[in-house]
Amino acid sequence: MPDAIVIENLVHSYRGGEPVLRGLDLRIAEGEFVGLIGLSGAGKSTLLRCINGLVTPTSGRCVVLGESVESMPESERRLLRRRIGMIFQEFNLVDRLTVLKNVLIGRLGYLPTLSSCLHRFPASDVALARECLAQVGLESLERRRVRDLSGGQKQRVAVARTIAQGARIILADEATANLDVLTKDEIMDLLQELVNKTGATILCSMHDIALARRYCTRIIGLKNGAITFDAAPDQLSDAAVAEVLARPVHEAAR
Ligand SMILES: Nc1ncnc2c1ncn2[C@@H]1O[C@H](COP(=O)(O)OP(=O)(O)OP(=O)(O)O)[C@@H](O)[C@H]1O
Repeated sequence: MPDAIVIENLVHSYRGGEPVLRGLDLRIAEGEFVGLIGLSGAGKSTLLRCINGLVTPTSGRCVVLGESVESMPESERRLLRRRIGMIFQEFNLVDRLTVLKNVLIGRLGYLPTLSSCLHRFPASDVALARECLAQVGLESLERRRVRDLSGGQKQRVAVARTIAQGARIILADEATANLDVLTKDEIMDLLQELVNKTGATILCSMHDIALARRYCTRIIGLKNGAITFDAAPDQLSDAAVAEVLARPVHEAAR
């Protein structure tokens, strides 16, 4: 499979502080379902943000779908972001808008500027958004305002928006953290189905090791800004988990 994401010697420090990412090298092929595990503060969100160009790394580079993110102008980054779906722990939806409108937001990047500003979507986009809602089992709620949904339903809307967007890469940042055990499984099932159906690539930061073991085809452990584990889930022994999740020595001493 061709590479979806290539990361070369990626280093990032916020405002000249200690590096949060310390020279990461990583290749992720199209269609992989990768779980990114690590302690809080290990750098998982920062890595995801470098990949979609929201954070510009201090040095090194991210090549996403064949394009080098750091060297492209913001206008091109916006085009690239059309092909990168983001799913967040806090859902990142527009609460006052309806379910259907939130899914249509996934199409905004494809509209001419004026239509985009006015949220004027062609009928084909509306039909597509309805299909995406059906895929996540929410077709009966299209007129409901997002603020009136449960957490699991909100995350389904976020997945539907990503499908409507036609994302080739999905970056999920703790997407199941706020959900109960059954709902976590439902969201992971939807993501797995998406990978199987469309060949999309998923990179998913997560604290739930059991969930990562069950759904991911590959697990990457990040510790203090460096990759310390990278293998198939059946290689992730309890000892390997303990090693990835051990506090770095300088912090443990505090
Ligand atoms: N905008 C920012 N400005 C300054 N420091 C930041 C910023 N964002 C993150 N950091 C710091 O960078 C480090 C890595 O944070 P990051 O959010 O990438 O970790 P994480 O592994 O995603 O953690 P979590 O599992 O809690 O989400 C932390 O020490 C954090 O405080």
